Amino acid sequence: MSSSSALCSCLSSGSSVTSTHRRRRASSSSSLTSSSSSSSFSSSRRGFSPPSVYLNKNKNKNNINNKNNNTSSSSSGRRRSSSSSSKLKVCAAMSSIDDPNFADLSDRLKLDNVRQSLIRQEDSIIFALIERSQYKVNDKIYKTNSIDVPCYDAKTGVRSSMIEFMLREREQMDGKIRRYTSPDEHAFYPESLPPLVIPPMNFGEVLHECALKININDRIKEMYVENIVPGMCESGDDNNYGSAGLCDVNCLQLISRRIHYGKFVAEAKFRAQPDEYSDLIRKQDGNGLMQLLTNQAVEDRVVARVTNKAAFYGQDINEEVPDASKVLTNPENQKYKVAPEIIADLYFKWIMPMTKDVQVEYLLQRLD
Ligand SMILES: O=C(O)C(=O)C[C@]1(C(=O)O)C=C[C@@H](O)C=C1
Repeated sequence: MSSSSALCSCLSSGSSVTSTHRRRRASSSSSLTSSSSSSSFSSSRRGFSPPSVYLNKNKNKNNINNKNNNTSSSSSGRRRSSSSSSKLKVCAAMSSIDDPNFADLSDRLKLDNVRQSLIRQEDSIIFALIERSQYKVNDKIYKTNSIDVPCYDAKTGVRSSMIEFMLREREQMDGKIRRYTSPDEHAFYPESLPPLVIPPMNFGEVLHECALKININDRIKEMYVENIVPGMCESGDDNNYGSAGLCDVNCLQLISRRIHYGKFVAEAKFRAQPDEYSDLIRKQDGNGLMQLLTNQAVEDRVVARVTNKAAFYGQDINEEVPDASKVLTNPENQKYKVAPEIIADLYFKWIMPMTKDVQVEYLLQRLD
Protein backbone atom coordinates (compact mmCIF):
# COMPACT_ATOMS: atom_id res chain seq x y z
CA MET A 1 0.00 0.00 0.00
CA SER A 2 1.34 3.40 -0.79
CA SER A 3 2.16 5.54 2.15
CA SER A 4 -0.17 8.19 0.90
CA SER A 5 -3.20 6.04 1.00
CA ALA A 6 -2.57 4.88 4.49
CA LEU A 7 -3.16 7.66 6.92
CA CYS A 8 -3.52 11.05 5.44
CA SER A 9 -4.93 13.35 8.01
CA CYS A 10 -4.31 16.77 9.38
CA LEU A 11 -1.48 15.68 11.60
CA SER A 12 1.86 17.29 11.15
CA SER A 13 3.86 14.13 10.79
CA GLY A 14 6.75 15.56 8.88
CA SER A 15 7.80 18.40 11.05
CA SER A 16 9.62 16.30 13.57
CA VAL A 17 11.89 14.59 11.14
CA THR A 18 13.74 17.41 9.48
CA SER A 19 16.78 17.18 11.64
CA THR A 20 18.61 14.84 9.32
CA HIS A 21 18.26 17.26 6.44
CA ARG A 22 19.93 20.54 5.99
CA ARG A 23 17.57 23.04 7.51
CA ARG A 24 16.06 25.30 4.96
CA ARG A 25 13.61 27.92 6.02
CA ALA A 26 11.51 29.70 3.49
CA SER A 27 13.27 32.82 2.46
CA SER A 28 12.36 35.70 4.70
CA SER A 29 12.64 38.14 1.87
CA SER A 30 10.40 36.20 -0.43
CA SER A 31 7.30 38.31 -0.63
CA LEU A 32 5.28 35.71 -2.43
CA THR A 33 5.64 32.97 0.12
CA SER A 34 2.43 31.02 0.07
CA SER A 35 0.72 29.30 2.91
CA SER A 36 1.68 25.90 1.68
CA SER A 37 4.10 25.36 4.50
CA SER A 38 1.17 25.24 6.85
CA SER A 39 -0.16 22.24 5.04
CA SER A 40 0.75 18.96 6.47
CA PHE A 41 0.95 15.55 5.08
CA SER A 42 0.48 12.51 7.10
CA SER A 43 1.06 8.95 6.17
CA SER A 44 1.93 5.62 7.58
CA ARG A 45 5.15 7.16 8.79
CA ARG A 46 3.17 9.01 11.41
CA GLY A 47 4.73 8.39 14.75
CA PHE A 48 8.34 8.15 13.65
CA SER A 49 10.43 9.42 16.48
CA PRO A 50 12.56 12.38 15.53
CA PRO A 51 15.71 10.76 14.27
CA SER A 52 19.06 12.32 14.74
CA VAL A 53 20.55 9.80 12.36
CA TYR A 54 19.58 8.06 9.18
CA LEU A 55 18.15 4.61 9.45
CA ASN A 56 21.35 2.72 9.14
CA LYS A 57 23.13 0.33 11.40
CA ASN A 58 26.43 2.14 10.92
CA LYS A 59 24.98 5.25 12.35
CA ASN A 60 27.78 6.19 14.68
CA LYS A 61 30.50 5.87 12.14
CA ASN A 62 28.73 7.70 9.38
CA ASN A 63 27.04 10.24 11.50
CA ILE A 64 30.39 11.85 12.13
CA ASN A 65 30.35 12.92 8.54
CA ASN A 66 26.87 14.28 8.47
CA LYS A 67 27.12 18.03 8.17
CA ASN A 68 23.36 18.15 8.18
CA ASN A 69 22.57 16.64 11.47
CA ASN A 70 23.26 19.68 13.62
CA THR A 71 25.74 17.91 15.83
CA SER A 72 28.45 20.41 14.89
CA SER A 73 30.81 17.60 14.07
CA SER A 74 33.16 18.32 11.26
CA SER A 75 34.14 15.73 8.70
CA SER A 76 37.21 14.96 10.67
CA GLY A 77 35.17 14.41 13.78
CA ARG A 78 36.24 17.58 15.58
CA ARG A 79 33.68 19.98 16.88
CA ARG A 80 33.56 23.24 15.00
CA SER A 81 34.03 26.41 16.90
CA SER A 82 31.06 28.70 16.53
CA SER A 83 33.18 31.33 14.85
CA SER A 84 34.58 28.99 12.25
CA SER A 85 31.20 27.47 11.52
CA SER A 86 29.80 30.88 10.75
CA LYS A 87 32.37 31.52 8.06
CA LEU A 88 32.54 30.08 4.65
CA LYS A 89 34.93 27.27 4.25
CA VAL A 90 35.95 26.20 0.82
CA CYS A 91 35.03 22.59 0.64
CA ALA A 92 35.98 20.17 3.33
CA ALA A 93 39.28 19.55 5.03
CA MET A 94 41.78 17.16 3.52
CA SER A 95 40.69 14.47 5.91
CA SER A 96 37.35 14.42 4.11
CA ILE A 97 38.96 12.78 1.13
CA ASP A 98 39.18 9.59 3.16
CA ASP A 99 35.49 9.81 3.84
CA PRO A 100 33.65 7.39 1.52
CA ASN A 101 30.69 9.75 1.52
CA PHE A 102 32.70 12.82 0.65
CA ALA A 103 31.69 14.63 -2.54
CA ASP A 104 34.14 17.28 -3.61
CA LEU A 105 32.18 20.22 -4.96
CA SER A 106 34.99 22.75 -4.92
CA ASP A 107 35.24 22.78 -8.72
CA ARG A 108 31.64 23.85 -8.94
CA LEU A 109 32.62 27.30 -7.86
CA LYS A 110 34.46 28.17 -11.01
CA LEU A 111 32.12 30.34 -13.04
CA ASP A 112 32.77 28.38 -16.23
CA ASN A 113 31.83 25.15 -14.51
CA VAL A 114 28.76 26.69 -12.96
CA ARG A 115 27.67 27.88 -16.39
CA GLN A 116 28.35 24.43 -17.87
CA SER A 117 26.02 22.98 -15.30
CA LEU A 118 23.35 25.53 -16.20
CA ILE A 119 23.75 24.54 -19.85
CA ARG A 120 23.33 20.85 -19.04
CA GLN A 121 20.30 21.59 -16.91
CA GLU A 122 18.72 23.35 -19.91
CA ASP A 123 18.48 20.02 -21.71
CA SER A 124 16.48 18.38 -18.96
CA ILE A 125 14.28 21.41 -18.44
CA ILE A 126 13.46 21.82 -22.13
CA PHE A 127 12.63 18.12 -22.51
CA ALA A 128 10.47 18.25 -19.40
CA LEU A 129 8.59 21.33 -20.61
CA ILE A 130 8.00 19.77 -24.00
CA GLU A 131 6.64 16.65 -22.29
CA ARG A 132 4.27 18.72 -20.18
CA SER A 133 3.07 20.72 -23.18
CA GLN A 134 1.46 17.66 -24.77
CA TYR A 135 -1.32 17.89 -22.18
CA LYS A 136 -3.83 20.64 -21.67
CA VAL A 137 -3.54 23.02 -18.74
CA ASN A 138 -5.81 20.87 -16.56
CA ASP A 139 -6.09 23.49 -13.88
CA LYS A 140 -7.88 21.10 -11.53
CA ILE A 141 -4.40 19.75 -10.73
CA TYR A 142 -3.48 23.03 -9.06
CA LYS A 143 -6.69 23.79 -7.18
CA THR A 144 -7.40 22.81 -3.62
CA ASN A 145 -10.42 20.66 -2.93
CA SER A 146 -10.59 19.70 -6.55
CA ILE A 147 -9.28 16.16 -6.93
CA ASP A 148 -9.78 13.63 -4.12
CA VAL A 149 -6.21 13.32 -2.93
CA PRO A 150 -5.54 12.07 0.61
CA CYS A 151 -3.78 15.22 1.78
CA TYR A 152 -5.15 18.09 3.84
CA ASP A 153 -4.10 21.47 5.17
CA ALA A 154 -3.27 21.10 8.84
CA LYS A 155 -4.87 24.37 9.86
CA THR A 156 -7.95 24.59 7.69
CA GLY A 157 -8.67 20.96 6.95
CA VAL A 158 -9.04 21.88 3.28
CA ARG A 159 -8.05 19.14 0.87
CA SER A 160 -4.77 19.97 -0.82
CA SER A 161 -4.29 20.32 -4.53
CA MET A 162 -3.17 17.32 -6.49
CA ILE A 163 0.14 19.00 -7.29
CA GLU A 164 0.86 19.52 -3.61
CA PHE A 165 -0.01 15.91 -2.89
CA MET A 166 2.24 14.64 -5.69
CA LEU A 167 5.15 16.84 -4.72
CA ARG A 168 4.89 15.81 -1.09
CA GLU A 169 4.78 12.15 -2.06
CA ARG A 170 7.80 12.54 -4.32
CA GLU A 171 9.73 14.31 -1.61
CA GLN A 172 9.00 11.50 0.82
CA MET A 173 10.81 9.16 -1.55
CA ASP A 174 13.59 11.49 -2.64
CA GLY A 175 14.15 12.73 0.88
CA LYS A 176 14.87 9.24 2.18
CA ILE A 177 17.66 8.75 -0.31
CA ARG A 178 19.35 12.04 0.64
CA ARG A 179 18.33 14.20 -2.30
CA TYR A 180 17.84 17.17 0.00
CA THR A 181 21.16 16.85 1.74
CA SER A 182 22.75 18.13 -1.46
CA PRO A 183 23.36 21.88 -1.52
CA ASP A 184 21.82 22.19 -4.98
CA GLU A 185 18.50 20.56 -4.10
CA HIS A 186 15.62 22.27 -2.34
CA ALA A 187 12.47 20.62 -1.09
CA PHE A 188 9.09 22.22 -1.65
CA TYR A 189 7.99 20.96 1.75
CA PRO A 190 11.19 20.94 3.78
CA GLU A 191 9.30 20.80 7.04
CA SER A 192 7.95 17.36 6.14
CA LEU A 193 11.06 15.55 4.99
CA PRO A 194 11.48 11.97 6.17
CA PRO A 195 14.55 10.50 7.84
CA LEU A 196 17.35 9.25 5.63
CA VAL A 197 17.75 5.55 4.92
CA ILE A 198 21.30 5.81 3.60
CA PRO A 199 24.15 7.78 5.12
CA PRO A 200 24.25 11.43 4.13
CA MET A 201 26.91 12.57 1.70
CA ASN A 202 29.51 14.91 3.04
CA PHE A 203 29.64 17.86 0.70
CA GLY A 204 31.99 19.92 2.79
CA GLU A 205 31.03 23.55 2.95
CA VAL A 206 30.87 25.01 -0.49
CA LEU A 207 28.55 27.95 -0.03
CA HIS A 208 28.23 30.51 2.72
CA GLU A 209 25.86 29.23 5.37
CA CYS A 210 23.30 31.89 4.44
CA ALA A 211 22.51 29.57 1.51
CA LEU A 212 20.58 27.36 3.91
CA LYS A 213 18.08 30.13 4.54
CA ILE A 214 17.23 30.65 0.89
CA ASN A 215 14.42 28.58 -0.56
CA ILE A 216 12.07 30.31 -3.00
CA ASN A 217 10.15 27.20 -4.01
CA ASP A 218 6.81 28.74 -3.03
CA ARG A 219 7.44 31.53 -5.53
CA ILE A 220 8.65 29.03 -8.13
CA LYS A 221 5.52 26.90 -7.78
CA GLU A 222 3.30 29.93 -8.10
CA MET A 223 5.21 31.20 -11.14
CA TYR A 224 5.09 27.76 -12.76
CA VAL A 225 1.36 27.32 -12.30
CA GLU A 226 0.42 30.85 -13.27
CA ASN A 227 2.86 31.51 -16.09
CA ILE A 228 4.75 28.51 -17.40
CA VAL A 229 1.88 26.04 -17.72
CA PRO A 230 -0.62 28.43 -19.34
CA GLY A 231 2.23 29.85 -21.43
CA MET A 232 2.96 26.57 -23.19
CA CYS A 233 -0.09 24.31 -22.80
CA GLU A 234 -3.38 24.46 -24.60
CA SER A 235 -6.07 25.69 -22.26
CA GLY A 236 -8.75 23.28 -21.14
CA ASP A 237 -9.06 19.91 -19.51
CA ASP A 238 -8.17 16.56 -21.09
CA ASN A 239 -8.54 14.56 -17.89
CA ASN A 240 -4.84 13.55 -17.92
CA TYR A 241 -4.33 14.68 -14.34
CA GLY A 242 -1.91 11.93 -13.38
CA SER A 243 0.29 12.18 -16.47
CA ALA A 244 0.31 15.96 -16.52
CA GLY A 245 0.91 16.07 -12.76
CA LEU A 246 3.91 13.78 -13.07
CA CYS A 247 5.32 16.08 -15.74
CA ASP A 248 4.69 19.02 -13.42
CA VAL A 249 6.60 17.42 -10.57
CA ASN A 250 9.51 16.77 -12.90
CA CYS A 251 9.45 20.32 -14.31
CA LEU A 252 9.18 21.89 -10.87
CA GLN A 253 12.08 19.93 -9.44
CA LEU A 254 14.29 20.74 -12.42
CA ILE A 255 13.36 24.41 -12.51
CA SER A 256 13.84 24.71 -8.76
CA ARG A 257 17.32 23.26 -9.07
CA ARG A 258 18.21 25.62 -11.90
CA ILE A 259 16.95 28.70 -10.11
CA HIS A 260 18.59 27.84 -6.79
CA TYR A 261 21.81 27.21 -8.68
CA GLY A 262 21.98 30.97 -8.53
CA LYS A 263 23.66 30.45 -5.15
CA PHE A 264 26.63 28.80 -6.86
CA VAL A 265 26.71 31.44 -9.58
CA ALA A 266 26.69 34.17 -6.95
CA GLU A 267 29.43 32.56 -4.90
CA ALA A 268 31.60 32.16 -8.00
CA LYS A 269 31.06 35.80 -8.92
CA PHE A 270 31.74 36.99 -5.41
CA ARG A 271 35.04 35.15 -5.36
CA ALA A 272 36.04 36.58 -8.71
CA GLN A 273 35.34 40.19 -7.63
CA PRO A 274 35.28 40.20 -3.82
CA ASP A 275 35.92 43.94 -3.40
CA GLU A 276 33.24 45.14 -5.79
CA TYR A 277 30.65 42.80 -4.37
CA SER A 278 31.59 43.43 -0.73
CA ASP A 279 31.20 47.14 -1.22
CA LEU A 280 27.64 46.75 -2.50
CA ILE A 281 26.81 44.13 0.11
CA ARG A 282 27.91 46.43 2.94
CA LYS A 283 25.60 49.08 1.52
CA GLN A 284 22.88 46.43 1.12
CA ASP A 285 22.45 47.72 -2.42
CA GLY A 286 20.28 45.09 -4.07
CA ASN A 287 19.91 47.04 -7.31
CA GLY A 288 23.64 47.57 -7.55
CA LEU A 289 24.22 43.85 -7.02
CA MET A 290 21.67 43.00 -9.69
CA GLN A 291 23.45 45.30 -12.12
CA LEU A 292 26.89 43.92 -11.32
CA LEU A 293 25.91 40.28 -11.68
CA THR A 294 23.89 40.74 -14.87
CA ASN A 295 25.70 39.76 -18.03
CA GLN A 296 23.57 40.66 -21.03
CA ALA A 297 25.76 38.83 -23.54
CA VAL A 298 25.42 35.59 -21.58
CA GLU A 299 21.67 36.06 -21.28
CA ASP A 300 21.38 36.54 -25.05
CA ARG A 301 23.34 33.36 -25.60
CA VAL A 302 21.09 31.47 -23.19
CA VAL A 303 17.97 32.58 -25.05
CA ALA A 304 19.44 31.71 -28.46
CA ARG A 305 20.64 28.32 -27.24
CA VAL A 306 17.35 27.46 -25.56
CA THR A 307 15.47 28.37 -28.75
CA ASN A 308 17.73 26.09 -30.79
CA LYS A 309 17.53 23.24 -28.32
CA ALA A 310 13.76 23.50 -28.11
CA ALA A 311 13.66 23.36 -31.92
CA PHE A 312 15.72 20.18 -32.00
CA TYR A 313 14.15 18.41 -29.04
CA GLY A 314 10.64 19.40 -30.02
CA GLN A 315 10.63 17.48 -33.27
CA ASP A 316 10.11 13.89 -34.16
CA ILE A 317 13.58 12.85 -35.27
CA ASN A 318 13.57 10.03 -37.75
CA GLU A 319 16.32 7.52 -38.58
CA GLU A 320 18.23 9.94 -40.81
CA VAL A 321 20.84 12.14 -39.22
CA PRO A 322 19.15 15.55 -39.02
CA ASP A 323 20.79 18.43 -40.85
CA ALA A 324 20.98 21.17 -38.24
CA SER A 325 20.49 24.05 -40.64
CA LYS A 326 17.41 22.40 -42.15
CA VAL A 327 15.99 21.54 -38.79
CA LEU A 328 16.23 25.11 -37.64
CA THR A 329 15.32 27.00 -40.81
CA ASN A 330 13.18 24.91 -43.13
CA PRO A 331 9.49 25.57 -42.38
CA GLU A 332 8.72 22.07 -43.65
CA ASN A 333 10.63 20.67 -40.74
CA GLN A 334 9.08 22.92 -38.19
CA LYS A 335 6.35 20.78 -36.78
CA TYR A 336 7.32 21.46 -33.24
CA LYS A 337 5.54 19.97 -30.26
CA VAL A 338 5.77 23.44 -28.75
CA ALA A 339 7.07 26.56 -30.46
CA PRO A 340 10.75 26.97 -29.51
CA GLU A 341 10.25 30.69 -28.95
CA ILE A 342 7.70 29.95 -26.28
CA ILE A 343 10.16 27.88 -24.28
CA ALA A 344 12.89 30.49 -24.78
CA ASP A 345 10.51 33.23 -23.73
CA LEU A 346 9.57 31.39 -20.55
CA TYR A 347 13.25 31.02 -19.80
CA PHE A 348 13.86 34.68 -20.44
CA LYS A 349 10.85 36.00 -18.55
CA TRP A 350 10.84 33.71 -15.54
CA ILE A 351 13.68 31.28 -15.10
CA MET A 352 16.62 33.64 -15.60
CA PRO A 353 15.15 36.51 -13.54
CA MET A 354 14.43 34.19 -10.64
CA THR A 355 17.96 32.79 -10.83
CA LYS A 356 19.13 36.38 -10.51
CA ASP A 357 16.83 36.99 -7.55
CA VAL A 358 18.45 34.05 -5.78
CA GLN A 359 21.87 35.49 -6.55
CA VAL A 360 20.96 38.87 -5.07
CA GLU A 361 19.37 37.30 -2.02
CA TYR A 362 22.46 35.19 -1.42
CA LEU A 363 24.87 38.05 -1.94
CA LEU A 364 22.99 40.39 0.38
CA GLN A 365 23.70 37.91 3.18
CA ARG A 366 27.12 36.82 1.98
CA LEU A 367 29.04 38.82 4.57
CA ASP A 368 26.75 38.06 7.52
O1 LIG B 1 25.94 33.10 -16.24
C1 LIG B 1 25.78 34.00 -15.42
O2 LIG B 1 26.63 34.91 -15.27
C2 LIG B 1 24.58 34.07 -14.61
O3 LIG B 1 24.48 34.88 -13.72
C3 LIG B 1 23.43 33.19 -14.93
C4 LIG B 1 22.38 33.92 -15.75
C5 LIG B 1 21.27 32.88 -16.07
O4 LIG B 1 20.33 32.76 -15.27
O5 LIG B 1 21.41 32.18 -17.06
C6 LIG B 1 21.81 35.02 -14.92
C7 LIG B 1 22.27 36.29 -15.02
C8 LIG B 1 23.20 36.73 -16.05
O6 LIG B 1 22.82 37.96 -16.56
C9 LIG B 1 23.40 35.72 -17.09
C10 LIG B 1 22.96 34.45 -16.99
